[in-house]
Amino acid sequence: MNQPTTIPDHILEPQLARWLPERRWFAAKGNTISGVRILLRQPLAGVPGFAVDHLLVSVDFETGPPQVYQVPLGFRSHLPEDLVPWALPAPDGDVGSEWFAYDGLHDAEVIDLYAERLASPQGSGPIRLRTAPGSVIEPGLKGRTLGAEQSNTSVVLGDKLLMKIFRLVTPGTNPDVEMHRVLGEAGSEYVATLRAWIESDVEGIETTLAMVQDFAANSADGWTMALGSVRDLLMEADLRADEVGTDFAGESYRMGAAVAEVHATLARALGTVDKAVTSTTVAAMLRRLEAATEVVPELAEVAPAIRERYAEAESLGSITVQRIHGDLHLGQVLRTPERWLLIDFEGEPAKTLTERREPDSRLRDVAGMLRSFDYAAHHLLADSVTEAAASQREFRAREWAHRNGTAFCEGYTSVAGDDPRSSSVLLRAYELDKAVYEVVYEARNRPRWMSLPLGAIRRLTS
Ligand SMILES: Nc1ncnc2c1ncn2[C@@H]1O[C@H](COP(=O)(O)OP(=O)(O)O)[C@@H](O)[C@H]1O
Ligand SMILES: O=P(O)(O)O[C@H]1O[C@H](CO)[C@@H](O[C@H]2O[C@H](CO)[C@@H](O)[C@H](O)[C@H]2O)[C@H](O)[C@H]1O
Repeated sequence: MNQPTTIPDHILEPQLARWLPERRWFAAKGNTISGVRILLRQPLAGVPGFAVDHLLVSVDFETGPPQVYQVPLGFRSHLPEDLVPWALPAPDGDVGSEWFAYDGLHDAEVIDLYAERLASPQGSGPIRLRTAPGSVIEPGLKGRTLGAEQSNTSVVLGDKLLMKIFRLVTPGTNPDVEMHRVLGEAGSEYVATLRAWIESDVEGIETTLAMVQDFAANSADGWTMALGSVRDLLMEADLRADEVGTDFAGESYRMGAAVAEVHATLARALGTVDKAVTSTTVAAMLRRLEAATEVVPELAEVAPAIRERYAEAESLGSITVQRIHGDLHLGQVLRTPERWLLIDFEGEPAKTLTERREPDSRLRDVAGMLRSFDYAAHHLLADSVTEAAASQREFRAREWAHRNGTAFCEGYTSVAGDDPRSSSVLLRAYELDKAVYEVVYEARNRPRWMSLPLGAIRRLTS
């Protein structure tokens, strides 16, 4: 065991227990922490007044299984103002510590250390760097952490590479690395090139901690672009979606084609299989609905109508499944000057690794994107001033979502041959399943937005 030169484990652990639940990437919101144990504490630097330790911590809960989180921590004897928002709370009681601990991924000096390690990997140690064949990581790249804290934390290095540090660590290979490798090796143009990944043993299993891929400079994510279009539309509610300056349908069409290309490449590389729709698909949807209703009681009112839709899907018999993206939405596509790229193949963070790696219908991804068009269209409506204005804006929002969903499906069909809308019963079941997931996601992360998926469930079941 390495002897910490800064805050000892037994003092740091309760500090982490109070700090973790407030992190955007903490996936167990709503669960009460009963204890935090440091599993790995790997020192990366230590000079007077400044130290960096890479931590893996196991978090125990009053109910439910423990989780492992990755926390690169910086320690400073004087904390600069810009790091204050990232600081851990002070230790319990008067322990006389001279150190402030903080999230190291928001400190340029700490990021430099990680960049250095990537460019000159050490041969041994508990944390291992794997470089993709033919990839060389150049030294001296300066890093910046991406503003939006999401499920994980991403750092741009020299505007050339993007290093994503997984926060919730599930023992095993992360599907993001796995899928980027498969698609890259198959020559897909629709994903960023994987350059390296970092592993360690967690619970005796080789586990992905981080991945490094090419950074798509000059790109914009689909969510930001779509919102620009919706904002213009809602400003002038008398104009139709095809009449405003920033009509998005052309982009939605190209996005649909890109998703179909990725699906086709995955099917060629990893195969497809037919399975009964009842055995796992609908059963899993029902289980999820039940669990979600316990978290968000408002779902009880719409649950019978949702079950009816699932029963219709169950009568379909057999469906074709394959590896898919698994958590596709507008925030998971990037528009480069050349094309749409799909990012973040990690799957839904709330699922187990086994569930995320399970083959599923391509329609799950299509449904994810349709839900996202619905989100983009509706989330700006919250502060409509009058009822009349609200209903006109609601009409325009639905029109926008329909126009872009249609264009997406047409683009998809142009590559796949099959139109996803011709499997409307299954598609709707997937849309509902996603909306149920979203209700729980929003309840835990953005309660103000819970009405978005709840409204969609009402529309999809009416
Ligand atoms: N290859 C890339 N090039 C440029 N930006 C990227 C790339 N991959 C991801 N991003 C940006 O980083 C953000 C986080 O990436 P993502 O993989 O979605 O992380 P998370 O798992 O935290 O949701 C995305 O919203 C996107 O804007
Ligand atoms: O962090 P991830 O990208 O893995 O995905 C999670 O967070 C998403 C929100 O950032 C969430 O997506 C939901 O909100 C989006 C708008 O912010 C919307 O476009 C999506 O349709 C909606 O599902 C995603 O579900 C969650 O897994």
